[in-house]
Amino acid sequence: MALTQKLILASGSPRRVELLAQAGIEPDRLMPMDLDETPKRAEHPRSLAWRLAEEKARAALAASKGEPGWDGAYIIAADTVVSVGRRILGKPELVSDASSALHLLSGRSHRVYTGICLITPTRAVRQKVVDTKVRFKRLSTRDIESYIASGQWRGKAGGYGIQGIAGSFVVKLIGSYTNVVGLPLQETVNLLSGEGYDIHSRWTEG
Ligand SMILES: Cc1cn([C@H]2C[C@H](O)[C@@H](COP(=O)(O)OP(=O)(O)OP(=O)(O)O)O2)c(=O)[nH]c1=O
Repeated sequence: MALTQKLILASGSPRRVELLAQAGIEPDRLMPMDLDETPKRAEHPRSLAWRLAEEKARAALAASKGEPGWDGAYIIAADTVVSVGRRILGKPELVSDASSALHLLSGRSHRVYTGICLITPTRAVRQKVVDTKVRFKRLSTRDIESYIASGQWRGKAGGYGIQGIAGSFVVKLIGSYTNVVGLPLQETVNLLSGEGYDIHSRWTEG
């Protein structure tokens, strides 16, 4: 009975699929939502993560509306934002932007905010933002150049992926590690369970 519940992950991020799989959850459908992720003027990083997660989830709701079999599905979306103070780093596309981001992160602390938004089968909207404080060691010019050459910064907020080489830059991390990778697992599982999604039946052997 419980496993007739359907879950839509409104994301195109392979990291989010892997993180959910780690928690024993396999979405029934992936719906990447292509939105304008430009921050509003003076928008706080926390507000941006909150807003974009909600926009992604609502866009998936609108896109799946009326489709047979998907009307009562759970919909989950997330957005990860990296900031140094109030400065939002974005997802660099150019080498020059990735290099500036890494120079900025070098030898200091920054914050990673991930907004999660869950739309329930009754269409209630549940949201939260989780933040993690991360401190990088001082990066040498060689560190930055070689990291840029690895390509691991592409498509990632703040121009780095903690799950790869950049994990070796981390001096200190306070909060959720999975939040930095793109989806805070404890909070996501809590949100889903709290809304009646049967997590435990998915934790089977094999
Ligand atoms: C900081 C950091 C970010 N990231 C990734 C997670 C997210 O995929 C990305 C942040 O961009 P997002 O806009 O949150 O997500 P996305 O565009 O990749 O995917 P979608 O909107 O379809 O869900 O950065 C890492 O993989 N590792 C890290 O250490």
